[in-house]
Amino acid sequence: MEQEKNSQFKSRLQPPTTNALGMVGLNELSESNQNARPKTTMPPPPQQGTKRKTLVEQAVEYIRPAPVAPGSRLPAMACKVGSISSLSRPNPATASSSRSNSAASTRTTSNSSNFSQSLGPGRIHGNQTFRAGSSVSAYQTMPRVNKVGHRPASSLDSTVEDSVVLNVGQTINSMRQISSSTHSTVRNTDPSKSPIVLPSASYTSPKSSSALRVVKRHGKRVQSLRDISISAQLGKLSLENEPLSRQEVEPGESIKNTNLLLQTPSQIPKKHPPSSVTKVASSRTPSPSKSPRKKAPPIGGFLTIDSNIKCADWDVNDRLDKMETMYADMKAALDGSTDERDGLKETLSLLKSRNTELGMDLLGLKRTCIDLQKVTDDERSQKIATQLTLDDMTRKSLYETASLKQVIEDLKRAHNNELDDLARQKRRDLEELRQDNEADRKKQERAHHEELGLLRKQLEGNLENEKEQRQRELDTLTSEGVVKQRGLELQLLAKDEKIESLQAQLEKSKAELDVQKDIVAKLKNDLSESSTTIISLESSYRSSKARVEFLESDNKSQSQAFADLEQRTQDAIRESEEAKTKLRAEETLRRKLHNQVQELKGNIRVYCRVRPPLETDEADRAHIALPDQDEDAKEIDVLGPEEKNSLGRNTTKNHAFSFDRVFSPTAQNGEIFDELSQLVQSALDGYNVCIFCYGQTGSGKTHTMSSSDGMIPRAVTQIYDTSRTLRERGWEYSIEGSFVEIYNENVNDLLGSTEDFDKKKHEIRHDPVRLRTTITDVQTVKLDTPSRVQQVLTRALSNRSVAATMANARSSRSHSVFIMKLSGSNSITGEKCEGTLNLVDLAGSERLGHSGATGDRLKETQNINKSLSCLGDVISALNQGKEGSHVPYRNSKLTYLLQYSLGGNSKTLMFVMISPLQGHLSETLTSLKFATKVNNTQIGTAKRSRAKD
Ligand SMILES: Nc1ncnc2c1ncn2[C@@H]1O[C@H](COP(=O)(O)OP(=O)(O)OP(=O)(O)O)[C@@H](O)[C@H]1O
Repeated sequence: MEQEKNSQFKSRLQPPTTNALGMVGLNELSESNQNARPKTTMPPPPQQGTKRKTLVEQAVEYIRPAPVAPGSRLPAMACKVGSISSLSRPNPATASSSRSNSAASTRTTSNSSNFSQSLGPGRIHGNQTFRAGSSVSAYQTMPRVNKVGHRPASSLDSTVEDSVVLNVGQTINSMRQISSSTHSTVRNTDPSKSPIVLPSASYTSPKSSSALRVVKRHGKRVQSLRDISISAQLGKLSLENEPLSRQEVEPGESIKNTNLLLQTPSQIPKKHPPSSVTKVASSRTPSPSKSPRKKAPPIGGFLTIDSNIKCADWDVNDRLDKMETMYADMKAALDGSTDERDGLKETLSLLKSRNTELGMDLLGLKRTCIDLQKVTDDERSQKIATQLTLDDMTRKSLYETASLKQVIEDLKRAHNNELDDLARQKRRDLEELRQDNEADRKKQERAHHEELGLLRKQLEGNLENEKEQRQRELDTLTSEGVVKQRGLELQLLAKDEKIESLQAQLEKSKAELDVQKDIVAKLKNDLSESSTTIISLESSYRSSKARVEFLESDNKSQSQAFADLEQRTQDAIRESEEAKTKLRAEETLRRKLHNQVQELKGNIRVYCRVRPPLETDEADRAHIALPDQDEDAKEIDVLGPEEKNSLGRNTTKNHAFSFDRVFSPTAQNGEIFDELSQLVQSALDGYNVCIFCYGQTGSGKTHTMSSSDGMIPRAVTQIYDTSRTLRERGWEYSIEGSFVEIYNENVNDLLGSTEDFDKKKHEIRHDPVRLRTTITDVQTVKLDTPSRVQQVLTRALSNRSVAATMANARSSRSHSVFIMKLSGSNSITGEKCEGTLNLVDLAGSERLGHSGATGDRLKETQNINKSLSCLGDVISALNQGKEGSHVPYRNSKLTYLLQYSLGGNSKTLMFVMISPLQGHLSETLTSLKFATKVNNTQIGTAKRSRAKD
């Protein structure tokens, strides 16, 4: 263990390195010393400006009592040893003798240096500290290093300044060197180097180093100081008195501050009172006058081997003088050294006493150390014992664990074996059991099969018996069911028949009941009638009885009265016949007169009707006025649109029109028909009548003509009523009707199929003899009753609306013509007549050409305009009134169809329908102008001259 610790200590020391010159670097050397203990424990560097203490003060300070606790480090002792070692003379003999000392003393000495390097703060060092030899070996390396080369003089200064440690070594070395030179025992192996060049050289011979170690080890060989050259030592001392930083050594800190090594023996602190120390210090310090150092010859003045070589060249006298001078100097120095020796003796005595004290302390410490060592040994032995015990226990436990494991393994193995045996046994048992079971099962199966066979046979027998029995029962039940079913069916049939017969009886009873009811009602009626008859018969019987009684009483006078009565009756009949003949003649006259009246009124008449404004009309109303509204209005004034006159003023023109009749917006269809009925009568009288409705779209044409109370239904009603009346006068009428439209100059049958519209060609044919017009392939309906007329109107309007979906707004873009042919004959007079009533709803008269219509609309417009224009031309031609002159009926289908209803004996009535809205004003004025033109075509009637607009 000691070796281990020593190696540890060695490892903690950094080996010194060499620089390029093979010398130990100063800093590194210092660092190697520092490696002896942690840096943290290094004392702080000397502060500049701090008052430097003298060596004596430092020694006193150092020796200042510091309590040494047991187990703590021993700085004072180490310091003292170090201080002593620093003063020791490197005596080879001493060194060698010291090497031959006992092991114990050697160990103690080595411990001193080791102690200064290896003790750490607070650490308790026992024997180990004293045994450590690493510091010794480290310390011994220094001379070997220095042996490699001499340190140059220049490095000395820096060494002194830089490292106190180096100063110690240098001081010791210089002392050894001086000593060597004094005794002419310089062992410089390098002859090239001057042995006297370095006053404080760092050169250290191995032997001097050994001497120094011896000094260090023993510390008591102060007598070696006698070997020191006093002059050199004094010179050295003067040099060493150069500024040295004071370094405090803390208690417990190792002796690293080697400045103490620079202290002279007089500076070594003592335990004596300060006065004595001061005395020693003062006695140690040589006076300037006595100090040989100031008068010491230059080092270069010493004799060397080389100087002997040149001796022949020297002046002998001069040399003698010099030697005498040197001798004197030496003598003076010797005197001074004598004083010094006294001081040193005192110091020695002091040191001895100190040494004794220190020895005592050392003994105490050794004891303490021994005690501590004992304690440590005890603890160690205890620890070892404990460790051994622990090891034993561990071994035991391991052994036990192993044995337990082994036991467990054995148990496991045994258990597994048992388990395997059991499993095998179990398998064998199971196999046996299975075989037994299998045998049992087979046996039971066989038994079961046999049993099953028996049971099956038994069951099959039972089943057969049961089956037969059930079959018999089923047959019985079936036969019974069939019988029952037949009975039930028969009953059902009987019941059905019974129900039917009952129902027939019920029906019969109901019918009989109804008959009986009717009979009863009739009988009641007959009874009431019979009662009435009886009553009247009774009254007549009474009157007859009274008359009979009267007649019986005046038979003759009654016979005369009867003859008179007979005569008067004959007279009355004759007068009646005469009256009827007269009436027929008057009817003929009436017709003639009516026709004359109509002709007087004009064969072409124009009525104007203003449509009332509708709820949907939002536009402004036009200024339309009827000046003679109170009477039978014939005039109408329309305020025209705003226009600019020649002066640039806005003016509105009043347009006044006059017609055969003007109907206000409040006029109803019945009022209008009163004016129209005379023309219907003309149609019955055998004239062709044509009634137009002309006007723009929405002006009320259809409303006037075809509505439920329009002109067509009213005309038909009138015709029926009149024909019934005329029947008394011998006239029988047949009425036929057809309804056509002219669209795009095509005639379509509105009572036919809509599929034939615009496809089927209907030709218009005229009978110039009879002045009758017929259209081929159009349906002609006998209008027996007014309801029949209504059916015709409905169908025509329906077809028109269906066609309207195919051709947009067809009703407004086509002319519809309702044709009624009225044929009358008088069986009494033998007269016959054929009249035609044409009720025409013209297409919208608005000028669509200005709107730029194209395609079908353009074609429609062109055809409408053409037909209306042709109508105007026809009327204009008729206006000229010359018989036999050309009238352009053929220019349009409309005029061609109405050829025999326009002109001649025909009666024409045109309704001009106008809208009350301002927006339609332009069309209104156009329509009124066209109507005025027609109105002026009044053939045979006195034209009423009226101021025109
Ligand atoms: N005198 C009136 N009193 C009440 N309503 C009227 C009258 N005249 C026309 N109307 C109404 O005005 C609307 C347009 O009338 P109508 O259809 O008869 O015009 P129209 O000239 O025949 O038009 P279109 O040329 O398109 O057939 C209808 O709803 C109709 O009932």
